Amino acid sequence: MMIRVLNGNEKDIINFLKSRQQNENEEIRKKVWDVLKGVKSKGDKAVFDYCKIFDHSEINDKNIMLTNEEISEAYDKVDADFIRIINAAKTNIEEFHKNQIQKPWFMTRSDGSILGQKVMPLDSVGIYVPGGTASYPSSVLMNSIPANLAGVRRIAMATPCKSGIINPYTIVAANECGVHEIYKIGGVHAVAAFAYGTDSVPKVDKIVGPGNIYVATAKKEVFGNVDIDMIAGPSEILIIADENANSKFIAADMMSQAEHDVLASSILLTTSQKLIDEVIIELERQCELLDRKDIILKSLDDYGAAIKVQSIEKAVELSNKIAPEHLEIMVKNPIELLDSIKNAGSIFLGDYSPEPLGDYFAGPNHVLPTGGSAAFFSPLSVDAFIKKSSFIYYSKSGLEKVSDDIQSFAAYEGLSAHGNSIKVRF
Ligand SMILES: NC(=O)c1ccc[n+]([C@@H]2O[C@H](COP(=O)([O-])OP(=O)(O)OC[C@H]3O[C@@H](n4cnc5c(N)ncnc54)[C@H](O)[C@@H]3O)[C@@H](O)[C@H]2O)c1
Ligand SMILES: N[C@H](CO)Cc1c[nH]c[nH+]1
Ligand SMILES: [Zn+2]
Repeated sequence: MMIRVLNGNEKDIINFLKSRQQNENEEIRKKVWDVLKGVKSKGDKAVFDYCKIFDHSEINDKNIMLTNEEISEAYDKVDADFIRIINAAKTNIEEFHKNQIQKPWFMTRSDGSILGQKVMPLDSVGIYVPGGTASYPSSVLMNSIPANLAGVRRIAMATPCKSGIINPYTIVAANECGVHEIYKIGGVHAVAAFAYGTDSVPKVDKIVGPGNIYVATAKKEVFGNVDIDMIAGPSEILIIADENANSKFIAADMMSQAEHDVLASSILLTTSQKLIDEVIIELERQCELLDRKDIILKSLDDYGAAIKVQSIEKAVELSNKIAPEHLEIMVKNPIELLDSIKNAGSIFLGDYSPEPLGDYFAGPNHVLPTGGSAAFFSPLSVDAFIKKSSFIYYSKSGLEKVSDDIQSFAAYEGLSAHGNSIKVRF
């Protein structure tokens, strides 16, 4: 196992982290822009060509959107237990996200004026569901449940159709979650189609959802043409552990994220060299038993690290600088550390809250910021699917009372037309 062991020297750690600042990678940006420009200028034709190039699929204007018949066929291919499981997960995810629903509000003043805020759903969103090296029905749930709770009218989903096939579990999950349109397109060209619109894929107001480095970079580049939720790229896990932590659990959890992508990152921060040695042995042992061993080994080799620190406080300080997508805390009293965690997408406390519990089932969203962007982005939530308008009602007497102050304020700004708008009313 090639995981690097660092001794807590901040310079070494920063150099290691810099090696993964993929969002700034010029080569990827250039490739992404080639595809974005293609779709922007040639629309459907470019989308269909890229489906052939990247996913070996013959997509055209007749077959790009999944039909009801194809959805029924997908049900024939999935086992009944899958439907039970996703509905159990859906119940938990809905229960959690219902707490995020924001209510409109208003306030009044004694002069009779009324002020408030309306809350409205976005009209149309494009949800991206990855499907390159693995399939992600769970991401269908995480994207569509908060969109539905917000009341979005049009939920359009895009997912790669590899060699003409979309994973039936992804299709069934979409139907169970009330997705309105399913497009057989993935990667940068799917993001481009949602952002610019084509004859077959009407433009959306916002694109949400996770994806690989190409998808994440494409979303970043189209921001402004459409809104986006965040940068949710290749997965990450950081584990803070003390000397009592379980090496078997830690190795398993690190590899649960390493298996997503060769660009995924798994980092252990611990006070114990003994634990580091044991985790390395466990990584080597368990890796042999896992289907995606090759991806795991490459990911750990390039972006895995075990870092020995002097104290748990130092581990927290470093973790806050790194701002990981997922943070597991495996120390004696994990809840005591919660308050000191400032930057992390989702926090998993204790030995029995492993990261995959959050990926599939507990209820919080698994679409999370990566690449250090948890310092300023939040998990996907109902908030991503709403917008607000404020409103103002003043009576004549209410306005008259403040008219001099407003006219003076406008004069200080040198904007006499603003002052005039008040003046003409009296
Ligand atoms: N941050 C999160 O919330 C979160 C959640 C789930 C998954 N993920 C991440 O999503 C990603 C899923 O990746 P995936 O690849 O399996 O699926 P994906 O759907 O994100 O990407 C597959 C598509 O990428 C495009 N592509 C692949 N190689 C390319 C190349 N060389 N040039 C241009 N385009 C190319 C192709 O169009 C392909 O269909 C992983 O990185 C995983 O870690 C992140
Ligand atoms: N861990 C991923 C987010 O980085 C989400 C996921 C979906 N399926 C399995 N895992
Ligand atoms: Zn995962």
